Amino acid sequence: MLKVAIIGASGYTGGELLRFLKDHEKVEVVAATSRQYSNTPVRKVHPHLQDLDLKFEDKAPGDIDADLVFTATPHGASMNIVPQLVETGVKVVDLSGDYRFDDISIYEKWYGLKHKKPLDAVYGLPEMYREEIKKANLVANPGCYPTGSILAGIPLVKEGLVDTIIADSKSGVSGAGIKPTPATHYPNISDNIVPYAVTTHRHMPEIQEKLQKFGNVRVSFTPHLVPVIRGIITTLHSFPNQEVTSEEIQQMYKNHYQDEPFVRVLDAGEIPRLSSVRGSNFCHIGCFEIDDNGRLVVVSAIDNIAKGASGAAVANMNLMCGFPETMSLESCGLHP
Ligand SMILES: NC(=O)C1=CN([C@@H]2O[C@H](COP(=O)(O)OP(=O)(O)OC[C@H]3O[C@@H](n4cnc5c(N)ncnc54)[C@H](OP(=O)(O)O)[C@@H]3O)[C@@H](O)[C@H]2O)C=CC1
Ligand SMILES: CC(=O)N[C@@H](CCC(=O)OP(=O)(O)O)C(=O)O
Repeated sequence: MLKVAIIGASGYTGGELLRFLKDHEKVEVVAATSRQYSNTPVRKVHPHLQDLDLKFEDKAPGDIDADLVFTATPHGASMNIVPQLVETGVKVVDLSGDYRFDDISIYEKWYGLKHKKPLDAVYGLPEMYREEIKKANLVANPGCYPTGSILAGIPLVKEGLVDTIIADSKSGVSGAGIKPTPATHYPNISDNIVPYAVTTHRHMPEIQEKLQKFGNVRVSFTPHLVPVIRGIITTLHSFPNQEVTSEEIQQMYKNHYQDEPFVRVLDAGEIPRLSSVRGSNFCHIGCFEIDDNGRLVVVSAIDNIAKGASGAAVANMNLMCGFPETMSLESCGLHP
């Protein structure tokens, strides 16, 4: 059995990692760390995990005996933890933004932080870097908004059909993590929709850096907080530089993603729904409508904590450790 530990296990992505790993045939979770809940049973914080016989421990990275560690910690914190783990030869999947950028100056500008220890990492989007992930010791798991936007954008950029993409995303509140804030306080978010970081969100440069691997493209990105718990809908607008039909675009997406285990391309005109992917590691991509001005609209749906974080992290672990990529991730969403 592969010995796995989770640092930051008391948070939302930590709980979701535990949910996915609970029934994984090849994995034993040997440690789940938390500073505030040390010695508390995991089920007291994650009440859906009643059968998990595990207590949180407040363990330093150096005291963890595992083959692979997930760091489900905030950006800025991961960079203090990951290097110690990597130095001891442990495989690491980091869920934060600390190791996602090729260009560290972009990270420092958009995160407003000085990076303490840049390391070589593979960007953990299997649809882009599956072969590299298989050989990696450190995988930087993608951000939630970037996962939905990049997957919706790749075929268009790769085929050279667009030079600008506008990603308009709506996220459930769990994307903001377990700690309450004024933005996530019930009277502020319930019955409301709130655009935020309208032109300044740190996921814009992540989306752009990764899409630019496929061709020259300029990205605009605006996130919105919506009163749902899980899920991200991304509406991607672009103006293709040649005349295309909805059906041709849909076929192009179908061809591109035909062998991908976690991407489902819907029929032209069919709109992806949050409920269809909730709790699952799937990304649904659909719509493909074109208006009279030549604007193409592609829509993607993911669960931010699953495909947007912990599901992707488990897929990355599977790839890094030679297990089938889909192991313990095959369940579909929860509609309605
Ligand atoms: N929520 C989401 O949808 C997504 C989140 N992510 C990223 O995943 C990471 C985790 O997110 P999420 O689970 O939502 O966050 P949460 O805030 O829910 O949980 C993070 C946990 O990390 C622990 N922690 C916080 N600071 C430190 C520190 N300095 N050292 C060690 N442990 C620390 C805390 O546990 P304790 O205080 O008990 O030690 C906390 O419960 C973040 O980097 C986030 O940006 C990525 C994609 C999607
Ligand atoms: C709804 C909400 O607040 N979402 C978070 C994104 C969570 C995430 O994936 O961010 P990282 O890049 O830090 O991992 C935000 O906008 O900050």
